[in-house]
Amino acid sequence: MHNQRFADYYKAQNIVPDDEWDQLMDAFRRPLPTTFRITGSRDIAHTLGNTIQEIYVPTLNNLVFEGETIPPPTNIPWYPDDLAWQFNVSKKVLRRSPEFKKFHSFLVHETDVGNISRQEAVSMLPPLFMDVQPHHKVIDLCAAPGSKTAQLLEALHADDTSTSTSIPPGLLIANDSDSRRSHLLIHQSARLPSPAFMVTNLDASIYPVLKLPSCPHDNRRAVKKTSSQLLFDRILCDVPCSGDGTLRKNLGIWKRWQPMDGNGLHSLQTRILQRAMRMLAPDGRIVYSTCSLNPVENEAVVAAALNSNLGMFELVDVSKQLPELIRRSGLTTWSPTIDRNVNTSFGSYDAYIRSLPEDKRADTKLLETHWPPSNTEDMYLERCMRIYPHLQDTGGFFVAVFERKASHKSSNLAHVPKRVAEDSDTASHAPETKKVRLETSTQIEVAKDNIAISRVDTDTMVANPITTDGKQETIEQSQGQMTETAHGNSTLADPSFKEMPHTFLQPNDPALLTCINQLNLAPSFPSSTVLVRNPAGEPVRSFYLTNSLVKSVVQANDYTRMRLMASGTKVITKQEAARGTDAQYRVLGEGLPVVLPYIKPETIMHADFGALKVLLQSYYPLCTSFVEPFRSEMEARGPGSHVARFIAGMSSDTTLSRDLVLPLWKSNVSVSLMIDKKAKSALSLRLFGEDLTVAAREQGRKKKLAGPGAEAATADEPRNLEDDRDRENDENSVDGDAEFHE
Ligand SMILES: C[S@@+](CC[C@H](N)C(=O)[O-])C[C@H]1O[C@@H](n2cnc3c(N)ncnc32)[C@H](O)[C@@H]1O
Repeated sequence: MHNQRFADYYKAQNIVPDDEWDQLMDAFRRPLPTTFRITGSRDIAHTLGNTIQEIYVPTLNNLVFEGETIPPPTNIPWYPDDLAWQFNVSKKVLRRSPEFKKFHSFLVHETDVGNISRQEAVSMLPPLFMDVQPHHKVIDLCAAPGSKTAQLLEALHADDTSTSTSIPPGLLIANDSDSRRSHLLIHQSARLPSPAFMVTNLDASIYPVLKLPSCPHDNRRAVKKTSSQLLFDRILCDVPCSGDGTLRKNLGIWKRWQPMDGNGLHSLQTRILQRAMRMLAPDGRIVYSTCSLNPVENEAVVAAALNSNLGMFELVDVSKQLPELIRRSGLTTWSPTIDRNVNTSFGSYDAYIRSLPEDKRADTKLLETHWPPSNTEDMYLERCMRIYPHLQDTGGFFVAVFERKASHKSSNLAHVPKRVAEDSDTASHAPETKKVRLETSTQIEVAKDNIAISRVDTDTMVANPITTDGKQETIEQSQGQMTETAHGNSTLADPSFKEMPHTFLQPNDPALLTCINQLNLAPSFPSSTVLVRNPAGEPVRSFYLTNSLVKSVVQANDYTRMRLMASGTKVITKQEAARGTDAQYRVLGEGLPVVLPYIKPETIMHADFGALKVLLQSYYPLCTSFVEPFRSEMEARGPGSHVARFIAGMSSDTTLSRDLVLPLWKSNVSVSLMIDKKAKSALSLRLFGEDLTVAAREQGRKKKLAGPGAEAATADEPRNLEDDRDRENDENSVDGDAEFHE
């Protein structure tokens, strides 16, 4: 494992002192520990953390395997509340040690149901520096496959309890320019269903201005008739990068790495960060991160973005945050290479340009911003964080945190003199002005559709929140447009976008009223924020729930221009009934925590562990299989959707530390637990120490029939972690967070 160019390039950058170089390279050659994070609301997370600490760690402590002492899993010291873990054992140990096999099986099942996320330790860092609160408007600009999005969503949902999801007042937009990967975001987020969540599929460097009605809930005519730009309190730019910080697990990088990789990404990275700066609320915060060591993708991007908004933003000193995290300061000088041979001899862009024949100068792909600017000392680049593998046995990573300077915080930039905006846009340091112009023209295009553009000049469009004074657009007109948008505008901004529109139902929609009645939902159920996914707004099958802010954003913006893939979370579905009988609505398993606070308490049945065991052990147990009083209660209920609360406590074979609320479906004589197979297995394993489910028994039977050779293919067997890594390399982000198994 050696790449001479890598060594030459990074030695030239002085990323570590000479006497640390060998330690750095040795660390890069060692396998990366397996790391994971306990997800979900604090309550569940702590229960699971205790299970690991009190049940698994003692069995893995002082483990000797083939004469060697195996280290047990340990907490990642800097991660808050002991919710992140790491262990470093070989495949052989994982396969053959019964104790580790059991631990791995537990991890696989909990990952399947979303309680655990396998994530590289360093990849957990950026969200921790964002300090997201439930009321924040947050955007994750390069979000797929979504491990950091999940952390942001958890922070937005800090008020959730173990059984019910809060409806935070803020929102999180997860965006990715790759549509296949955007679908991953929807899939991932199903693990933490949120009415405050949206997914878009856009190029972050030209992310359009999103409009927000100033008074979304007030329809009075007298209310000020304005609309404003949606500005974000927190923005994550976890940009595409060369990914050489992931060398420890993406072993192919050793062979393919070449020094120009980062040069080619610098411009896109800078434009994404610049775009984020334009979208930031006055008191907001941006976190910029890469899993690359290359200063051209890191400090050079930070410097270029600061210079293109001269004097408006500053790097935040976060050295006191996460005190146990060992980090190095950002570089204040670096030497870009001009070719594959690691020629870093040009001290400045000017010197490089002068070295080229005159007729070749226009062809160069290198920009002035690849080099350190002359004003680096004013930027405090040392406030950026560099994480190296030898410091605490992780991958390599880079994080920078930005806020507006105090002098630019108090207003919404409306007071920024126009001259400053012009200067900053045309600053000599700005990379690729052609692309910046593209950004501007896109925004104007958005504005043309949304507001009267004639009186908005390009500078204010870019730098300021959009406002109209009502003379040119009345609130009724604006709402007219919203309704049209919500019901599938015939003049779509991007007709090539094939996703279904997001159409809000009227609270008195007959189907919605039937559903509320059938499910016995309280009057407080937020029926005004229920949407369906079809152009006509027909309540055909599934109901999604959003919060009011998401509703405002959906209604105020053309969904095709936003390339809006998802908004809110699916909570209820219609179960077609036999001819002549009414369709039945049922709460989805993943939607139950969201709907639970609105289900009238008297509707919820109380049940015990015995009933739960029966429900896990067969698909459709007869009502007569249960003991009293659950049996009579179940028999007395009509067919359809029901909810059972399994009360915390102890039985002879298990302990439930917190109440568990689960959806049931009753047909005439039998009952079924309405959660998927994987969730059932995880629950069974967590509660009863073994997988009692039908699926597991069937799998066991098949395994027996197939003979001993088939063993390795069963779901409960520890997978080959090498295979996991291969998959990560192929499918996931360059910083490669992944499942424990496929
Ligand atoms: C480093 S990965 C992000 C990893 C992600 N934040 C996570 O933690 O799971 C970079 C992502 O940026 C996306 N991307 C690339 N160019 C983009 C662009 N111009 N706009 C938005 N996303 C982009 C890629 O598809 C990729 O998913």
